[in-house]
Amino acid sequence: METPLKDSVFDCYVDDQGVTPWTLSVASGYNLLRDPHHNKGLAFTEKERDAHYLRGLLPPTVIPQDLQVKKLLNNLRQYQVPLQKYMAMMDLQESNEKLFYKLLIEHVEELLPVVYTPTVGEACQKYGSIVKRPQGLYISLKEKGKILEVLRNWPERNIQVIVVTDGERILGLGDLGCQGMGIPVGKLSLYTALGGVCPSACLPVTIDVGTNNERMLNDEFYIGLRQKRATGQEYTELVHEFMVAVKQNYGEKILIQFEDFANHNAFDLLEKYSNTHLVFNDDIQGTASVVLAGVVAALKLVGGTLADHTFLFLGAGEAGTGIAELIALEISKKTSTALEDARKKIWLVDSKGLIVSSRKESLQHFKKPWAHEHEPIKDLIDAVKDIKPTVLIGTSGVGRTFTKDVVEAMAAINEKPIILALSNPTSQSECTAEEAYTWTEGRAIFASGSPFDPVEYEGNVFVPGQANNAYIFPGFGLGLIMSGTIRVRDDMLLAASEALAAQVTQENFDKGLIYPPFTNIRKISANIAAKVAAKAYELGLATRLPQPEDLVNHAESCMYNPSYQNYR
Ligand SMILES: NC(=O)C1=CN([C@@H]2O[C@H](COP(=O)(O)OP(=O)(O)OC[C@H]3O[C@@H](n4cnc5c(N)ncnc54)[C@H](OP(=O)(O)O)[C@@H]3O)[C@@H](O)[C@H]2O)C=CC1
Ligand SMILES: CC(=O)C(=O)O
Ligand SMILES: [Mg+2]
Repeated sequence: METPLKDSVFDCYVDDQGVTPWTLSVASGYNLLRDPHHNKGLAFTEKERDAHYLRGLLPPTVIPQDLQVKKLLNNLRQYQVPLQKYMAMMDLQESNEKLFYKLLIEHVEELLPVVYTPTVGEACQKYGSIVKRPQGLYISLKEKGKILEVLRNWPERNIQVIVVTDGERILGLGDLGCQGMGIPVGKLSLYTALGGVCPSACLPVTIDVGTNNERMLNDEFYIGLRQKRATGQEYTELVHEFMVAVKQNYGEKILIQFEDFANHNAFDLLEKYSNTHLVFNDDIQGTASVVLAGVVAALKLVGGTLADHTFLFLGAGEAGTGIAELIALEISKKTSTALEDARKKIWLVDSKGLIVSSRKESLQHFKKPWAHEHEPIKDLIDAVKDIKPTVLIGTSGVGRTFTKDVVEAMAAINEKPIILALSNPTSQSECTAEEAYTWTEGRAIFASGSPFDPVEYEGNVFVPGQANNAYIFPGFGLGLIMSGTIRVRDDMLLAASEALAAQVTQENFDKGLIYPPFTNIRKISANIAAKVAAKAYELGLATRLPQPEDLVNHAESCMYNPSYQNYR
């Protein structure tokens, strides 16, 4: 066998001494085609092919970006398996960023379920097997003491938003450890596609402190630390080092979005850092804002004010108590009643039954405000019959928990029951759209966390909405970033919620929808961003001065444009 030459010109000859990896700083020729930020594939013009040493590296045809989009969409539609579509989209993101975003933006309704829930859930479960090139930044216990250096390894300097997870509660799929990375990657691609934040300003991060998921630990392709989760001081110190390093490296105005942490850490982290950092927990706060918007919009269909309604949640964790608290805050503001009184119209059921005062001592702190005076009730169906809610919200992470009995009981109590099955992905949805419409004889106002197709029932077509925080966080984040806001406040969540509810048109209502379609999401995000920024200026928390006169226009003008640029 031939021994590779020590000083070979061919990089593929590797010897034991190691080599220094280096690249050109100005991409041209072959490197340009492999640089995802600048690659245009067959769309490079004749002039660009001459100027950038591309002659011969591409076949002779030159095609416009629109035709590339059409071709890719045709290709994607050939795949029967959603995960194949996901992998094709990730390949595209890694090879031609602008084309990825143009495709996603122009076909958002079709592709959101591919890059986001439900497919991203399956992608995380199989992440170790499917990912070809690592995306995002991995910070594990091995990096303790070196997190600032790790941040500096990231190639982009002007980071404005970080989505970080520790992988312990990935959608309703539980602890997926390091493979939770699919979530920050997916959320940040929505920051760009839906909210117009520049991709180079986005940093996905996974903090790996181990996993308690035996399946992951025994999977030979698992990519994370093979150990049980670190907890207590070891956990707190690593996260703290990360939080300090982030601010040191990127400054006061860096937005950190916590995503899919387990509730035993999520509430504490949010509280701990909300007065020192620009932090936001999407599962607690973004979800709250989107659900409040949907319920407020639904009032147009069912009548009454928010305070006239009675809410029952299945699931009293981050999403459930987060939503409950924002609804109570809105009721208290609108009716000038005390928050404690506003909370009395809201009930929550957890895995042990209805949350009532006799359970107070043993409840986690975030559940205590919801421990109202009432006899204990074990089952959801009995809680529905007793509490008689007008709005039923599923945030349990457990599929098929809105059984026929439960949905029929809602239909017996209400002319138009509002039923929101928020748990993701589709397998964990509390009920399907078809079940909701069929079991209520077409009377339900239904939305779900993951998308369902329209349902035909007795000759009528019902279009279910998607109650997902994806409506809020991209525009919310854009509003914070464009105004240089330094802290998040509840009033900003209320402003975002109001902005979203205001985007639901009569045409949407006529179809029974309580959310506008995602097709118009960039316009929706611009409106949300404007309202959030306006609130930040009003509260004196915005640092980008002077305040632009037309904030909607300003938001739109800040948005990332996925069309190719001409190269000199
Ligand atoms: N649509 C959207 O935009 C969003 C959807 N979600 C989804 O919501 C779900 C929950 O997320 P999150 O709140 O963060 O999770 P948490 O783990 O914080 O909360 C889950 C809650 O559900 C309760 N629960 C679990 N099993 C049952 C059961 N069989 N019956 C009754 N209650 C049960 C738990 O009870 P106990 O406390 O007793 O353990 C807990 O209170 C996930 O599927 C997630 O994907 C989350 C955020 C946004
Ligand atoms: C949508 C989302 O954030 C979740 O399911 O966790
Ligand atoms: Mg989440």
